[in-house]
Amino acid sequence: MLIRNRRLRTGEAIRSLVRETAITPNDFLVPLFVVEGKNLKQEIASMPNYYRYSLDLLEKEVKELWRLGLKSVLLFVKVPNKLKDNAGTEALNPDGLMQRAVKTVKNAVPEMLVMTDVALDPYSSFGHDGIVADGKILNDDSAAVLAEMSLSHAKAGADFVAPSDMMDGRIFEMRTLLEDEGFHDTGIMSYSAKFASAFYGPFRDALDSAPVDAKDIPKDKKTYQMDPANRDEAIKETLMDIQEGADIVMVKPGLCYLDIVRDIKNAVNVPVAVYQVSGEYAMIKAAAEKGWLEHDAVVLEQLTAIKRAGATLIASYFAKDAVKLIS
Ligand SMILES: NCc1[nH]cc(CCC(=O)O)c1CC(=O)O
Ligand SMILES: [Mg+2]
Repeated sequence: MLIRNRRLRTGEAIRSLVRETAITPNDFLVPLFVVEGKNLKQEIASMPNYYRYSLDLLEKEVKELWRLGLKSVLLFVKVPNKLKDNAGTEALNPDGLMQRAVKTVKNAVPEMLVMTDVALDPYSSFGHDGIVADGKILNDDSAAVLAEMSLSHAKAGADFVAPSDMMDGRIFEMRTLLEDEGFHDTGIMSYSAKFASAFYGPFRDALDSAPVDAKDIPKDKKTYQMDPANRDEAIKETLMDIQEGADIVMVKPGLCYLDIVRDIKNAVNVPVAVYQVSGEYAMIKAAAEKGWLEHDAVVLEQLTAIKRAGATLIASYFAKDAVKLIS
């Protein structure tokens, strides 16, 4: 035998020298859930050890993230029911929770890169990412509101807006409005290949944002989010968003879609983000709680696999755990 592959695996020194992929704090976007109130740190039932923060505690949390070397947050807000409607009215409030959260983070850690979620679902009385009429989600009217929402976030100081809604043409609408209003440096991270996944459940618990069960309200998001069966379409969606002005594109969820991550990575020349979503987090937590999987090892293995597949950036609820484990 001339070739023995195991020579390069004989000890940790040689293994680390030939290792092809390493995760670092620079890889992560940290999703953060924000809630109205004071001194609140509410654990999300289906996401053990993950929390919603009121603005005062959000400030402490982002300072800690920065100390750990994490440089970007992705903000989501939980909107009180009484502020929800079918038009995204509260989403455009210059003094809304998202707009105040952006300012809070920027005040606490000015260098922290702030990305904001742009979609109507947390603000929607029907739990949809756009405006609902006659049993349908209106595309163009929704895209117009989402563009206004992006502008509002940019005015509040967001560095990037992150549209997660999957309406057609919304990147063009947003980029055009941001340019017209002088926000040339505000970036767009598009959730370009976002699938109609069953792995978003815990997130919808966190924000109380699931589609409502009512007459003439679509029960799922399959008319705008992608069919999990489709690969060519994911590339088409992504290339279109780049043409419309997206600076960063995204594949979501992570683990079940790593073939698509690799195909997109090979097809584009912009950074590719991957979102390891709430259901992926919950599965690991649940199995670890039962003693069926080794938590830390599984976390690092999955994040490494996501990066190996082609992710430039990873949005992950494990970001903090991961940087502690690798430091
Ligand atoms: N626009 C909504 C949005 N933005 C991010 C997520 C999911 C994130 C996660 O599950 O971690 C969702 C849920 C959905 O589309 O219903
Ligand atoms: Mg699209």
